[in-house]
Amino acid sequence: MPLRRAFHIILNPIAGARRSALLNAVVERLKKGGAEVTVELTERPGHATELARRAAERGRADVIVAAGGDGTINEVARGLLGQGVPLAIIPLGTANVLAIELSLRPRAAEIADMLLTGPAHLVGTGLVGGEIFLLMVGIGFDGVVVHDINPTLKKLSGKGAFVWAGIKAWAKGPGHDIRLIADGREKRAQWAVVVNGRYFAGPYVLSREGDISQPGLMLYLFRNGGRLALIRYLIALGLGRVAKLPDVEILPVRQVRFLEPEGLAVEVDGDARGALPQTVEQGTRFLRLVVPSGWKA
Ligand SMILES: Nc1ncnc2c1ncn2[C@@H]1O[C@H](COP(=O)(O)OP(=O)(O)OP(=O)(O)O)[C@@H](O)[C@H]1O
Repeated sequence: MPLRRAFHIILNPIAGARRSALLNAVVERLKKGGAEVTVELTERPGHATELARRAAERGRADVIVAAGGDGTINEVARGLLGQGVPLAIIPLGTANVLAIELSLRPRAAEIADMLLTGPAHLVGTGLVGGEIFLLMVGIGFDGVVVHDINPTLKKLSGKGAFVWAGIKAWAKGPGHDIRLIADGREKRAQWAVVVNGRYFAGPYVLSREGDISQPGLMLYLFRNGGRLALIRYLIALGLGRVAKLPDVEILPVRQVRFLEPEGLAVEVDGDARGALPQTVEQGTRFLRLVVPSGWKA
């Protein structure tokens, strides 16, 4: 069982719930356990990647910890790929999908135990536009929602900002006539999601067979673009029954080229990230991720 001593935490001070009490309680427990803890704050989007790379190169930490939401974790992971030091998380975001994948609850004792003694697993990654992702890439409805989030509303109401942006995207018409090539086969859909693990947008099971510890991406193609169809999709997602819907095509994929409509919004690991055209593919590199002891996907 590893016993880690030196922790370098990269903290996004504006992430979601800004649970500073949780962060402080985790740091306190680490220090009580005899660990040395340094905390560095991000100053802008993308900064966590630079900070993580530099911290890994300095070589003083046994683990680099991303404290924030899934977007911050994604940025830290990008800085650590190919470096020996593992990544761990303190989930402080709005949705915290990776924490849900790891069955990690927002409890200081659980998080501190994981950081001190949790094993480091190799986790498969995906690539989007040449950059890694850990959880999902959404094209169409969720991309539009994430791009439309009002930062002030997000600060005030967290998930409420997503609900409001979702209602607006639904009212405008959620269909997007997407044309894509999945492993050489041309397909069409109104909404598309590529998922690396099991969960989507929170504790909602999209891919029942999804396993973040194994390489492999699943493509979900939602074929109907109507408002009622979207409600049906979201209810099925809430119940973990998307796979039962006759108008959703699900296939394992190695590479998907999303071609049209040009300019359609893309979200990656819960953050706005550009627009179509975009290529999503199976990554060839693995990330060393600290997981709770006894965790099994
Ligand atoms: N100091 C900063 N100022 C402004 N933006 C930042 C800063 N540090 C990081 N960011 C950006 O904040 C965005 C949101 O962060 P993050 O995803 O961690 O939180 P969240 O959106 O609340 O959580 P979740 O993804 O779990 O919903 C990221 O895209 C990141 O690039």
